[in-house]
Amino acid sequence: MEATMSDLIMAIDQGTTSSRAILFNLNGDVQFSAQEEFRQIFPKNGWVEHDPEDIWNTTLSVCKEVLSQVDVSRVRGIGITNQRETTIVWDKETGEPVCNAIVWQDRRTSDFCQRQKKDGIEAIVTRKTGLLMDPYFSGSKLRWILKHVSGAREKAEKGQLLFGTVDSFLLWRLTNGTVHATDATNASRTLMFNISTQQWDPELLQLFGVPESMLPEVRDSADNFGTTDAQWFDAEIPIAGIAGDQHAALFGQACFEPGMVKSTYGTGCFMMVNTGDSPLKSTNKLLTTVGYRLNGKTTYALEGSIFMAGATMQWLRDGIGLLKHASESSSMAEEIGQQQSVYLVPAFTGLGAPYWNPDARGAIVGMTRDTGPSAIVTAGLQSVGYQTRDLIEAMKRDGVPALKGIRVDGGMVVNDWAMQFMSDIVNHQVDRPAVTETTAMGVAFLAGLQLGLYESIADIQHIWQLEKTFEPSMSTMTAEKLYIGWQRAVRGVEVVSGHDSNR
Ligand SMILES: Nc1ncnc2c1ncn2[C@@H]1O[C@H](COP(=O)(O)OP(=O)(O)O)[C@@H](O)[C@H]1O
Ligand SMILES: O=P(O)(O)OC[C@H](O)CO
Repeated sequence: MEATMSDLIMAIDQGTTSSRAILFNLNGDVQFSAQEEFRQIFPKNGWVEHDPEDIWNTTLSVCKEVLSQVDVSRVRGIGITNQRETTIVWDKETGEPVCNAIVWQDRRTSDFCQRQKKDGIEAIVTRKTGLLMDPYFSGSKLRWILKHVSGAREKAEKGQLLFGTVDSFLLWRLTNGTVHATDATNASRTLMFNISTQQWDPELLQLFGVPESMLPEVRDSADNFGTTDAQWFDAEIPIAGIAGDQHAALFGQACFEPGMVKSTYGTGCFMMVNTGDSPLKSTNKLLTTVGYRLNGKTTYALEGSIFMAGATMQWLRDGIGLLKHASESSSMAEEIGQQQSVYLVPAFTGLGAPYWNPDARGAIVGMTRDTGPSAIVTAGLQSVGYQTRDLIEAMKRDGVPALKGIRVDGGMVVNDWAMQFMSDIVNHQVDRPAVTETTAMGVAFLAGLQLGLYESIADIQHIWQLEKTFEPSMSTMTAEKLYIGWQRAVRGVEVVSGHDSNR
């Protein structure tokens, strides 16, 4: 397809709290965007659900809104990126979901996962999928639906039900029930996909009691996923790229070489490092995952997730009222400086990588009589740097090829103080790109590649532009002293929780 100056690509970014559509030109500039939040449903302690119709309606609505701004014939293709792991089951004939989507944050299958750990099954699961036996991933959520939704198992056995992560569900609806597919990155988060063979794994399907007929076909991240049914946008637009949101961000940050890292700081933090063409097994509780798959060739990545990044600032603002806007945190931190003794361990919902301690709870330690709001807010910003260092240390211990700086994105990276502290404590360069909509941009690039609007990933490498670099300037001795204080604070939290994460 010949590329022209007026060409546009629409990225659908279906996230945990909102659905967004963004129109990009081929230079990666945002032309129009629209966003709609939707309902979070908490039926019981630890349960988190979305109504799939809310996901669909908000997605459709934001797409229509941006498309109304342009001549639709300029939109050459669509890419879909999405909250990962969230599990939907729907009827093949009617397209009706059998129950609400079980969201990645939902912990209802903890007991099942714990039992598998005890029975020693986790080692097999980790070897095949690169993941952990944890309720976070789709497998145990799908098992739960088949077990608890009335009639679901019988229908599934008869081939009447389909499973999908959010990308698959949207694809099915957009193509009016003609395409049931996903991409390798989304498949790699289900606990049912063997990342070495790139196939659904019969042994894992048996473990979760899942009939193979329910599963979507797994395609490349840049692939032909069909076209939108004309009833939605008055046009049959090719859907040419799909990737889970963190994987799309890796692509949008042009992390195409082993050792290149992207780290996204929104509510939580998701860090991913490109590890090249063979899966690197973590011995430090990082996840091995598919970075992206192009022309049948898989590029692997290691991932570490932190549950609380920007959310710590939200707690400081809304939970205990120490500031009115997250942006006030920079001046409060300027006042306190980097070398303070207060540590905030934001283990409000447990600790993620590399600890994976669900029982840990938050703490503020090291306070003195003169500790005030600014010191605690500063400790909140610093906790993000310290947790990033935890992930980087784990990646190094896992033998990741030489790290080549950290490319950051997400709502929190506007905070220069936090970015400088991160660079200092991690002792690595931190690069902030000009366009921080990297998730949506990544999937737009994938679609553009498939459509021939870009010749190769080299084109994309040239589009990525740096806005600001943060260089480490703290002495190594000071950084080490501060980091040791953090490790002690985390240790304290772990001891209190009575759960040894075996770090
Ligand atoms: N100046 C700032 N300093 C620190 N944190 C900030 C700042 N501005 C926004 N944030 C944090 O960034 C987060 C929003 O980022 P965003 O990428 O939109 O999150 P998500 O996509 O997870 O909803 C919020 O948690 C907010 O507290
Ligand atoms: O929708 P986000 O940005 O919160 O991302 C969610 C992740 O994909 C969950 O693994």
